[in-house]
Amino acid sequence: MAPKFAPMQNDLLLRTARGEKVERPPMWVMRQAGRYLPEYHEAKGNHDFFACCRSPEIASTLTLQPIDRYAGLIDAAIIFSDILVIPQAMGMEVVMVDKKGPHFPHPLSTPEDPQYREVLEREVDVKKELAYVYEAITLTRQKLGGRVPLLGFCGAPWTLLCYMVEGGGSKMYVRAKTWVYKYAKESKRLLQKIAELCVEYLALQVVAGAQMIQVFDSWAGELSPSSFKVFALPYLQYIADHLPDRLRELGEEVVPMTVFAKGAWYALEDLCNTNYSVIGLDWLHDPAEAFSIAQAKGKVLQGNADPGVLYGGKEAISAVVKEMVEGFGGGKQGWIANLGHGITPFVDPDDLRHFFQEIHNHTAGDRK
Ligand SMILES: Cc1c2[nH]c(c1CCC(=O)O)Cc1[nH]c(c(CCC(=O)O)c1C)Cc1[nH]c(c(CCC(=O)O)c1C)Cc1[nH]c(c(C)c1CCC(=O)O)C2
Repeated sequence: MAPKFAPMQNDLLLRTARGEKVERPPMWVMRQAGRYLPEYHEAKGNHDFFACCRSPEIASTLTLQPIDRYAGLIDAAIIFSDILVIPQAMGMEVVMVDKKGPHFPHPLSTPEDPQYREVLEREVDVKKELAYVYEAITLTRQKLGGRVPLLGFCGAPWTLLCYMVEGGGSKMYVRAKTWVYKYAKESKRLLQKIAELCVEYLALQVVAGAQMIQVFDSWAGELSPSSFKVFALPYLQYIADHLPDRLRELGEEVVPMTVFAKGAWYALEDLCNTNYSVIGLDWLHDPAEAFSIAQAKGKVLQGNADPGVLYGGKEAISAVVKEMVEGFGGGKQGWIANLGHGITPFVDPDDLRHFFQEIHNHTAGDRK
């Protein structure tokens, strides 16, 4: 049976994502539960990163930290997890190396690698393998008690393929480029497999209580405009085209969907032509230019301050907020305030508070 939750006290994010006129723009930031928060380090302690993801109790505690700290300012929670849980569910080993990021001890080398066949042919039981994520979502919804909506997410097929073949972060993308340009057919098979798993994974997140979902294509900007159309866009579309049907099949409401294709500034129009209702922007976009394109297509935008501005002090933060609010049409419709990528370590949490407060000050009339 689907879990029952407390009624929403703040559904600003959901109304905005559906394109409605709102009293002010909703706001949250990517990676808002993370290393810039002292309470994150305290709660995480010496636990391994993926052990935290697998513990519904720890994951829900971490998810709620920014909600408690920025109560009254922040309008969404995003479940504490990682995009790499899908490769793990597909049978690949992934570890999080302190201060270095994710590491796959055995990335896919070539299509001749027996692991490629295994990964491709393996029947992945997304319900069972990722049960801990659904449990964390349900527990977090309960703990939220309707304060703000809870977002679910997954990594996009292209970004996940990159990790699966590169084995971690990359500067040159030698292996990912080798795969798509030399082994295009085999790459597409893998991308399709990942896309299908994403649909099921997101659907089950909604069953567990996620009220909106976001697909992170963090490495989209590594592709050229034409290769983006071949190796990224069709799989992003597949997810947006199939998730609503799958939700209806499961007797669930269709939730708003956001796509965030970092670096793919050239693809804004194409993304506006998909079934995502919200398009996430990084800071390479001029807010006003992007807003006029999205408005014409009836899409909502999310973003897009340079996360680095949070190192620049209060004046710099105020200036970027003013530019965003003006560019995104004043914030009464069609804009979810956010950064243009995840918040980074060493940001002073009070500077993020200033970012939120300034958005309030510029958009909520006499409300302070
Ligand atoms: C590419 C990517 C990953 N994970 C994710 C992406 C897409 C978003 C993006 O582009 O940033 C998504 C992600 N990862 C995390 C969240 C949690 C929810 C949130 O607060 O936004 C989300 C939405 C927690 C995390 N994921 C990670 C941390 C830091 C873990 C730690 O060291 O404590 C957190 C809080 C680790 C992680 N996980 C990943 C990387 C590259 C790293 C290392 C990053 C770094 O060193 O800055 C893969």
